[in-house]
Amino acid sequence: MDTVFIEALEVEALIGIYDWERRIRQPLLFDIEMDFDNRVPAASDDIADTLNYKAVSKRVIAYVSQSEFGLVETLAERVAAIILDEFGVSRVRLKLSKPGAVRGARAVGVTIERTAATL
Ligand SMILES: Nc1nc2c(c(=O)[nH]1)N=C([C@H](O)[C@@H](O)CO)CN2
Repeated sequence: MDTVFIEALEVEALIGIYDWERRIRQPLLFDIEMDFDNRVPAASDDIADTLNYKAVSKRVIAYVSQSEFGLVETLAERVAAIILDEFGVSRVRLKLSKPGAVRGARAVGVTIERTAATL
């Protein structure tokens, strides 16, 4: 299956379980890979036939910037659900990195893979 991807999308959010984290905003990085058949837009050369990575990026930025979760797991799950539900994606792989959260580590975080429910 082809994919459309978004690499290292940086968004600031209120996130974390500690008191000090509830008073600041921290940078988060999203790597997102979405299954999509790219042969259709390749044949038409029409943006309307694409899974538009700019539209997905703008939606993720809007959602994440106003979110206030404690865990990166919760935020990753909600963002994956938005991509599946609102953009008609059948499968999404998402890595959410929290840079600088742990001394000595470049980043920590989670990766998840979710598929759309089939009727
Ligand atoms: N699996 C997780 N572990 C931790 C999380 C998390 O969201 N998921 N969060 C924290 C703290 O908020 C940390 O990022 C602050 O340094 C600790 N462990």
